[in-house]
Amino acid sequence: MGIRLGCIADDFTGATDLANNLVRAGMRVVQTIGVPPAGAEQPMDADAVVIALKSRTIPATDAVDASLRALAWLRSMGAEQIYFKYCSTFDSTPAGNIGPVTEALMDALGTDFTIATPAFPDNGRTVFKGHLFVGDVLLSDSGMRHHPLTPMTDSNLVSVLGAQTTRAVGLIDHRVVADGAEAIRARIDALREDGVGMAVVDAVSNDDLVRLGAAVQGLPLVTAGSGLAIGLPANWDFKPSSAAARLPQAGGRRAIVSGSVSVATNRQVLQYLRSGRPAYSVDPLRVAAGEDVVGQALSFADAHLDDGPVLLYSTESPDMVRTVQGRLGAAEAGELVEQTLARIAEGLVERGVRQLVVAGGETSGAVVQALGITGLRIGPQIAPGVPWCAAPLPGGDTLHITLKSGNFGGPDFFTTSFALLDEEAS
Ligand SMILES: Nc1ncnc2c1ncn2[C@@H]1O[C@H](COP(=O)(O)OP(=O)(O)OP(=O)(O)O)[C@@H](O)[C@H]1O
Ligand SMILES: O=C(O)[C@@H](O)C(=O)CO
Repeated sequence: MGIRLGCIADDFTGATDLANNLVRAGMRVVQTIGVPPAGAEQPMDADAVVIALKSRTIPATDAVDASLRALAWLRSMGAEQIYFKYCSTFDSTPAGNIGPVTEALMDALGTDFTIATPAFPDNGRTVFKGHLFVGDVLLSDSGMRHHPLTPMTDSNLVSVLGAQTTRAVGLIDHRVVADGAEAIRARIDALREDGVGMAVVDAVSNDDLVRLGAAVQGLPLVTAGSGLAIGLPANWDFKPSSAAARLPQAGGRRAIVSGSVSVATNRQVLQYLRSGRPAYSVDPLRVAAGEDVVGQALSFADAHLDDGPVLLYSTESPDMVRTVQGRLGAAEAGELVEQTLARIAEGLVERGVRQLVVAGGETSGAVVQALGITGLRIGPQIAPGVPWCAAPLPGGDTLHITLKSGNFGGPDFFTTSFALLDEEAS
């Protein structure tokens, strides 16, 4: 039998976030890093496969190509429904990539309609009258307006998505969602008759997502943040479970690599610094000037790794990031920092780090690729949307790794994450 759900995630932290919600809803999930090579289509012991791409901020045509390759692979595995996962803050630019990728997937699947909802209430992302809220404020008033790669300055998702696609975009509002799956299906039929191809769906609670999940049973394609995963597995009779969340026992040294510049990560770094634990700041301007920052960071790690977790970070305030971008260019600065942190992560693993926290989606993509990781097993949840994972390293050892989305986790995330592994071991 093939897999039930085939998922395409546009970044690596987002992929583990989705896999985490599917596992908690009772599915057995395999997460792959990139599209598995041709010939790897043997039956899998999994109900869902999440393919992690790094396609959120690349040119739209490249994102479409990668997503279509992922789709072809998932279909060859028998996937009954496709889930395109993007960020709960709808990270994109007027050029995409959410609209173009969605359209290409619709064309390839021969479907004329899909839904779009980034809602993830457990992490404070809610959609009301088509407007996305982050906690108590509109998306455009949240820290996302300063995002280095995808600044979000419009909270009206119907217009944000409309700017990225040639299809008509509609809305399924909260009153319809509150009336249940039948009402949502009736609204979908009406929108379809009006020639609407994509509908933003309101959701302010997990109950809304459960109703929506039931309503979209049988749609070839759904597009969403990870929240919809709360409501979908029940369509195949899966029941919430914690059984799938056990990992092998963790060992080795501990480190944190943070290239996220989000508000939540800034708080986490600050809290870590205030606790007096060892931390090394990676300065992009020194890297650009040709200094051996990787070597210096690893010498710092050598001096401290035996005493507990070491933090290596480029995390800075929006003002500082803007200054760096002004000197180096936004994309160039991003790439430079990602590659620097990836090389630091490689050096840490060479030094025996086997428990690694990585903060930031783009950063996680660069780190996981540099470490040669091809798949992840999903373990226990540290914070909503962030599980520990286990990955086989090319040399045969197991690395415990968590990929933290920029805005997820409480201020003490960097310390509570390791405490959870200690608890699991006891
Ligand atoms: N000090 C810095 N100056 C300029 N750019 C930076 C700096 N630190 C990190 N960056 C870049 O900013 C980008 C941050 O993106 P990343 O996805 O890793 O984190 P995030 O956006 O906070 O998290 P998420 O995407 O999970 O919400 C990366 O490209 C990173 O290399
Ligand atoms: O949906 C989210 O917010 C996260 O999974 C994510 O994609 C951040 O990069």
